Amino acid sequence: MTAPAGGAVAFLGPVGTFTHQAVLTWARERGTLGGPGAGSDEEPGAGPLRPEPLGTVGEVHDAVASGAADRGVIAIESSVEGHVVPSLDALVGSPDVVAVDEVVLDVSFDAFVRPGHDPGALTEATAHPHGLAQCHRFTASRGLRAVPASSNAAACRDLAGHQVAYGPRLCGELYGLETLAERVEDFPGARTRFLVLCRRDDAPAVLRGTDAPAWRTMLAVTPVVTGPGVLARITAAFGERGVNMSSLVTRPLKVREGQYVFVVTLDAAPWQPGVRDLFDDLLAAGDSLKVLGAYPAEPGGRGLDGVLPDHVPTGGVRRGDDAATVARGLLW
Ligand SMILES: O=C(O)C(=O)Cc1ccccc1
Repeated sequence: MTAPAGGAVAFLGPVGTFTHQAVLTWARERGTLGGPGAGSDEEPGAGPLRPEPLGTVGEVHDAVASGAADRGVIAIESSVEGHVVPSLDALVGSPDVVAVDEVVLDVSFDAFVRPGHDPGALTEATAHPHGLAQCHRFTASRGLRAVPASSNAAACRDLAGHQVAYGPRLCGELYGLETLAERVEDFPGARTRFLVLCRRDDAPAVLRGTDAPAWRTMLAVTPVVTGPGVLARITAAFGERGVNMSSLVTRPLKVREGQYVFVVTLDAAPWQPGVRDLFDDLLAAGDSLKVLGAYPAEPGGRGLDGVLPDHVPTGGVRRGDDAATVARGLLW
C-alpha cells in the first residue's frame, strides 16, 4: 500500500503522541511525508502527506468519514493493557470507516516535570489512561494521584507544576520539560498496535492496490439469537473452514445489558479461501457481521511459539498438577 499523496492523515494529537510517531512510521514505511507536522522525519523530495493532530479518537473517525482526512491513525491494542476500548468501540460503532493497514511500535514512557518545580509539591501523575495504567508502579511508589489526560502529549503540553506527566521521550524536548526519570513503564518491551483508517467506500480499491504475503481481518460478529452454545457454534465454524482466529474480544452492545458483539481477528483476508464460506455460514446462522478492517499481517505473526508455562496466570492449573493444586485452582 502507498500512502495517498497530498492526503491529510488525522491522528490523536497534539504533536508528539505515540500515535503521531505511528503516523510518521507508517508514512516512512508505506509512502511519503511532508508538510506541517512532519517535523524532522520529513524526507527531502517526499510528497506532501500532511499529519493532522486532532483532539479525540472520535474526531479522527469523523475527519475520515467526512473526507476531511484521507486516512486516520488510532491506537487499538497494547501488549500490556489490551485493547484501547474507546478506539475499539468507535470502530465497532462506525458505519463509514474501516482499517486498511496496521503499524506496531515499541512504547516506552519517560516521566516529565515542569522546570523549576518544587519536588516536595508533586501530588499528581497525568497521562492517557493507557499511559497511566502502564506506569502504575512509578505513580504508586511516589504516592501520586492518577489524573487521566486526552493523550500523553496533551498531558505533557498542559503539565502543571504539581504534576508528573508520562509520555514519549520526544515530548520533553517538544514541550520544554525536565526529565524526572526514564523508562518508567511497569513492563519493559511493551508494544502498541495502531490501525490506519479510511472510508469504507474507498477500502476495496485501497486493498486491491496492496500487495502483502499475509493478511489479518478484524470482524464484528453479533449473534442475533443468543442461548447456550452460541460462542461454540461461532468458533466451530472457524474450525470447520480452517480459518485461524488469533484474538477474540467481547464488547457489550450497550443498548441492553447482557448482549454482546464478538470482535474477532482472523489470520486471513476476506477474499481468501474459506473466509467467504465462513462468512456465509455465520450469516446463514443469523449472525450480523461487519468487517472492521483488513490489513497486511505483521511479519513473524503472533504467538506462534505457544504460551510458555511461566507466562500463564499465576494460580492457574494444568494437566499433571496434583489434586490439591487442581482443587485450589478450580475452586472444587
Ligand atoms: O497518548 C498517546 O500518546 C497516544 O498516542 C495514545 C497511546 C497511549 C498509550 C500508549 C500508546 C498510545
